[in-house]
Amino acid sequence: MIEHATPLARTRVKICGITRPEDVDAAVAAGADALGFVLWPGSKRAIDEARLAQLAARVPAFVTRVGLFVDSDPALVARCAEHLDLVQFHGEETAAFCAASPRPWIKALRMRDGLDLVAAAEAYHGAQALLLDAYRPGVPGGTGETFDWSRIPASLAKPVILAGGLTPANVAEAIGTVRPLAVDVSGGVEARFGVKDSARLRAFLRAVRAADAARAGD
Ligand SMILES: O=C(O)c1ccccc1NCC(=O)[C@H](O)[C@H](O)COP(=O)(O)O
Repeated sequence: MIEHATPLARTRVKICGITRPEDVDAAVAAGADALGFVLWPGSKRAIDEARLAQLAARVPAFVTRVGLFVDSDPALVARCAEHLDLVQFHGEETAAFCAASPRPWIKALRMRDGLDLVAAAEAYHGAQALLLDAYRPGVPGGTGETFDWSRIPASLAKPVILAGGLTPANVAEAIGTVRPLAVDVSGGVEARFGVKDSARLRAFLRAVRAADAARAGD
């Protein structure tokens, strides 16, 4: 369980892999704090710049628009940044590369064997948070797989966004075990790749709120 300098009022929720206007609306209506747009063309959830502009314009104030990149050309990041509040680097980007981001940024780390999270948190000291995701060789993200949450140290220099295989059924346990700043989900709230399911979105948000309520009663 992570120690936070400031007690968290509630767990933030990021819904990733949004590709359709109706899914922007459904995620916002369900109570999402952040929406993720995949700008890496290799993903089955990828959108292009024109689509990003269209979707980002639908997002109301106080919901964070996150653009996800995998070892992308900085020129693409810069063009997309006009429509984004936060950049998510989900590849093998160095700390120096991330530091040149045109927007505040988070770094995704895939939990491969031997990853030293304490060292990574120091290396990526400019990050707003670390997004911890499952590791599957050759697949940069969106695997739908969990990892061993007990590998996350209690004390880390950066807030944690927990990702990887979260669903309405397991997110409460994940929050109780890790107590992250935020949880991130893609496949667990989908009907199929890139198409969110509004009932699953609502169920996911309900499960997060129930976990927060249980924690407040601790
Ligand atoms: O979602 C993708 O297709 C993707 C592709 C390449 C890099 C990252 C990708 N997704 C990143 C996310 O933030 C996902 O929400 C995260 O990997 C968790 O996905 P899931 O296990 O499906 O909930």
